[in-house]
Amino acid sequence: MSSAKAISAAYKLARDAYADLGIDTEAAIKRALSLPISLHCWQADDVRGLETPKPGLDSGGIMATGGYPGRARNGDEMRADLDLVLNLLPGKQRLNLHAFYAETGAAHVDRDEIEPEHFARWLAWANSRRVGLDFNPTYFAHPHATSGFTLSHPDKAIRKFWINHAKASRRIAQHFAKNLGTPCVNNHWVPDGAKDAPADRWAPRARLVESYDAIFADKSINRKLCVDAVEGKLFGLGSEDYVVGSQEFYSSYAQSRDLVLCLDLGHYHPTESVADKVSALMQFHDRILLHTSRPIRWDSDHVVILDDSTRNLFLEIARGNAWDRVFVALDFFDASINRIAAYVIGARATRQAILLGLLDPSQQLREAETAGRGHERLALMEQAKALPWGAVWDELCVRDDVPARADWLAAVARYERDVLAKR
Ligand SMILES: C[C@H](O)[C@H](O)[C@@H](O)C(=O)CO
Ligand SMILES: [Mn+2]
Repeated sequence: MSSAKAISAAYKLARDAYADLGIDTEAAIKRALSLPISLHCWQADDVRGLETPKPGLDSGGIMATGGYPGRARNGDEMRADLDLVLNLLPGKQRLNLHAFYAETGAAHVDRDEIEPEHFARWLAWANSRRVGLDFNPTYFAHPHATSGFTLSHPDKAIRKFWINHAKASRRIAQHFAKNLGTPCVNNHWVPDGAKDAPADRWAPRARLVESYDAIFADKSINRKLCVDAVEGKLFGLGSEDYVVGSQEFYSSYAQSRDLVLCLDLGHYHPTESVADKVSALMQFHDRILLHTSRPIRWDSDHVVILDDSTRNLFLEIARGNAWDRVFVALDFFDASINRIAAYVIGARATRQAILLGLLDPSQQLREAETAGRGHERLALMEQAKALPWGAVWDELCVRDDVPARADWLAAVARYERDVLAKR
């Protein structure tokens, strides 16, 4: 166990080291704790959903791999797991629900008919834990998604089904926002695309625009309560050649319709830098939603770690002082390791990257660059990596009354023995 005394002593040294560079660690800790991170509910059950009957994930788009024991099998188990996760994380969290986590009991309620009442148990849980809710229509794992097309489907009736699902999702998001007193980000991602070169890349994109326009035309939705976001990608499982909702599609669509654009760290070519995109896109987009994820060779949704792409992403947010213009959400699903630990590792790494952004000596770097001292800029950037940020992080954990360092592992081991192993 790490002693609070040792952490405090190390923090004082770190605080002084940062102060020498004009960085206020107290302010950084405060801000890093206050930025909400939306925890994705789907890590708890390997993206299976709670519908009656269970849909399975065979319609393409995404997939969790691995068979580690202890997967949550129902809403109560998911919420119990999330309770432990919340206890082990510093800072403010939200919960990000997908529509197919509706709890409808024995009744089958199709996606176009879901209502706020089907999420009553999630809402009660969020209320009692004082966490905000975010939402996502689920356009995958459904018989109407097996062809690889949903909102851009050539069949009008199938498009209509998904349009109605999206409209229902917006009503539910608005209901959450009203009840919890905090806006609900409702993120739209469709798996639409083709495995191999389609003859017509135009018509599905035209249909996707038409479908979204029908969805967002619903004037009963207050856009301040239901904050719609749209998420593109370069390729997916079963859409290796053609993704209808590509980056260019959604960037233009979001900007022209005043929606939030979602950037997922796993959705680009491995050599593309999402961090670099931020300052370009945010010249035109007011707000963006960031999905932290970790692609290994492809969109593999590995657990987020403090790697260069996560660090650089939040460095860019810091350097552009864009903290008030971003929503942060996790998006990974690894079924090969303890799922509670997966949450804790990924959420902590994301918040560590936020803290690192806040501890960046941005001003000195800019001054050196402006003065033409490129060598000094580079040297300071390198030096910043060696600053004692870990001591600031430990202090942040102590202040928020959660285990510092890897001390949380003991609670995960206990829960695995007492709860997960019995599932
Ligand atoms: C389950 C999520 O909606 C999904 O992961 C989406 O955000 C995505 O990134 C799909 O590749
Ligand atoms: Mn995503």
